[in-house]
Amino acid sequence: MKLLPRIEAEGGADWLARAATQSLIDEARLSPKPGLVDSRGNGAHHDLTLELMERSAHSLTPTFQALAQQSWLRPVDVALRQTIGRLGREGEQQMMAATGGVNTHRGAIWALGLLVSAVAMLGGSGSAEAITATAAKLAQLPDEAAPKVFSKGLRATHRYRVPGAREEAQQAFPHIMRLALPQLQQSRQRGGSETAARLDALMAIMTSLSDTCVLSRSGLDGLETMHEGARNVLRAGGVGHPHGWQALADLDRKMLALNASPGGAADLLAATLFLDRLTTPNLAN
Ligand SMILES: CC(C)(COP(=O)(O)OP(=O)(O)OC[C@H]1O[C@@H](n2cnc3c(N)ncnc32)[C@H](O[C@H]2O[C@H](COP(=O)(O)OP(=O)(O)OP(=O)(O)O)[C@@H](O)[C@H]2O)[C@@H]1O)[C@@H](O)C(=O)NCCC(=O)NCCS
Ligand SMILES: Nc1ncnc2[nH]cnc12
Repeated sequence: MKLLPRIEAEGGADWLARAATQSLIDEARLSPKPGLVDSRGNGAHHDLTLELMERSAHSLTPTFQALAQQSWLRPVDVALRQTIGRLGREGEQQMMAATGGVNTHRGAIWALGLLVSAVAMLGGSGSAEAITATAAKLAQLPDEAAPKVFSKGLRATHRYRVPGAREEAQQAFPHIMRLALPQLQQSRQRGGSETAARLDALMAIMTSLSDTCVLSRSGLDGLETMHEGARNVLRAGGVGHPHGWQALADLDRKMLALNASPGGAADLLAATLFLDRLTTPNLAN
């Protein structure tokens, strides 16, 4: 029997919020990730730990829930964009309160927040294409209430004339749709472990993302090292292949030496795992 929209919204919003949080936790625990926090340690970060990343992920569940509730079956318009912007900024404050002022998940709140809203706008279902296209429409709308901050990300996109987190969403998440999700499927079909498939999906994102975290920390040298190193892993047959595993270890060493950390790629991996979860719901528990 079909539930009334209000009841669907409440149950659906709760499910979506838990799925988004779990995707953040799965990303954080996945190991070994070059330069990033993982189950082994802090990567290139002095102010982050796995425990902090997990605390941050849990602090965001109410934000994801509110985003889903407010977006349920709503059309794309400026009023919804402003609501989403306000809830996203409140989420950033929740994250900062939970982490004692450390930025753990700003980019993830943006990407996952838009995707959670988009699924809710579609009534709790939809293909990955429909969800990312809807999220892109939201991201393209102006949010007049947004404070005019010249962030690290904006500074990097201007200095190096590359797209950043904003453009990734406005273009319907090409690094998820064209690279990460297909790679995840392909590596799973090859029959390796789920960990290897997820690391391969991260590598696929890292082959081409202009990650403003990497650019801010280590400039074009860092970005080129990341692109080339991730390509080497995939060319060698992926993380599940001994040569791919070796290439991953090389990339990890190089990223650490450059103090480079692909935080943007990590956020997009979490968003990939979220979209993947929508098609395999038993993973969300
Ligand atoms: C649109 C916003 C995302 C703001 O973007 P902007 O580029 O202006 O601002 P930043 O503050 O720099 O945040 C962007 C974060 O996005 C991630 N990212 C980077 N490159 C890309 C990319 N090409 N595609 C997608 N995503 C990308 C990345 O997030 C991760 O890194 C964070 C850590 O970064 P940082 O603080 O620089 O940390 P460190 O290097 O460790 O610093 P130091 O130790 O050196 O000091 C971490 O949070 C990861 O998540 C970028 O940081 C958006 O925030 C916005 O406009 N929000 C307004 C609210 C809104 O409208 N929300 C709607 C949806 S809820
Ligand atoms: N695992 C991770 N390590 C460092 N920064 C991140 N931002 C998002 N996920 C991250």
